[in-house]
Amino acid sequence: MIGNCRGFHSIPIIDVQKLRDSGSTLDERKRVGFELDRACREVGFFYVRNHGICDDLTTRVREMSRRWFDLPADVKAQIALTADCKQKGFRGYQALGSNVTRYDGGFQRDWHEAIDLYKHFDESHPAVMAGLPLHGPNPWPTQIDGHREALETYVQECISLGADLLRGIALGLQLDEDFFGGSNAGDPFWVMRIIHYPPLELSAAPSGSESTFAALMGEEVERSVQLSCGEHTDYGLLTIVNQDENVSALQVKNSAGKWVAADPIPGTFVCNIGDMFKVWTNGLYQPTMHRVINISSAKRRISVPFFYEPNFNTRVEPLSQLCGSEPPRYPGITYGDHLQSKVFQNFEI
Ligand SMILES: N=C(N)NCCCC[C@H](N)C(=O)O
Ligand SMILES: O=C(O)CCC(=O)C(=O)O
Ligand SMILES: [Fe+2]
Repeated sequence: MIGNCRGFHSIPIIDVQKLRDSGSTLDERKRVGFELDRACREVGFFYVRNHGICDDLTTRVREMSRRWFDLPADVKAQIALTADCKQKGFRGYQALGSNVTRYDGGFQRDWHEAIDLYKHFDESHPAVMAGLPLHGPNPWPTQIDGHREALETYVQECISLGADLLRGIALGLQLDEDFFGGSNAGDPFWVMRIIHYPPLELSAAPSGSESTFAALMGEEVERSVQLSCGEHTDYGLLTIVNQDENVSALQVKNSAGKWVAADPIPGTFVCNIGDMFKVWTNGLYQPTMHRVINISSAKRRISVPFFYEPNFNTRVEPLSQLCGSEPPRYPGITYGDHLQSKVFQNFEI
């Protein structure tokens, strides 16, 4: 079952209506699961259509966030991630260049500003009182009327969509339909990033932006070239990306090292699988490298990825039914530990 064919050149679009419709039959859901399984094995990315989240909410979340990023720096700084972020659960606003992507020994500053939110815990929650890493209250943005409410509604919608997509993926893997419920990911330690990518200035370009763009679509990018978000895989289970409809910026790497654009398709979300799938499926599903480069237009870009993750304490181990006769290829890991090892490296502030 291993031996993924990942020389993809496009990203499949999957109609997930039968996963959302409470009147669907198991066979109908299995058919969607079969398509999701193929996309996860061959690409690691897919678009979902007929996903059931109202376009009006999806758009409102981006538009209100765009207005929030237009606020003066000192207002945005009211919810800034500061040097004590480790104690405060790494939630809040990060200015341009404070989020970094690491690569063998070095790091590069990502050219975006963002608000990071996670599953919310009140100050009085026992996990917060006990000082558990990454647990804490969210500093919700409140300056734009209705923004917080829209974000909170959107989180609930994404949790519901994510849970249904994971039921389909479980069927595609021939697991129990509820495998990703309960103590595995039934209480997801979700993350939401609200991101503003200003257009990159290619002043360092050797000869005009057209040739630089062509070079950037090739295999290697010079470290000196500023990226909107450096190449990475996502840390958890399933990412659901709500992106602006008029900017091309998200790119996905295939096995030949070529970048495939994950351009916006109205009415859909781009979804991708994270590191935990690699472990649970013993490598059958590999998280796909991706990055963001906003240079193809002079426009700025808003995107709001929602990360549906396992429970914080979930122990993730290769499933024996997916190992076959092979020994496990990956050691077991606790999701919260993996998340910490990543997030603690993400900031230079
Ligand atoms: N919670 C998640 N998955 N966040 C993904 C952020 C990716 C960007 C980060 N600079 C990095 O290098 O990973
Ligand atoms: O903005 C995007 O399209 C994706 C951002 C991303 O990959 C991430 O935040 O993990
Ligand atoms: Fe990502």
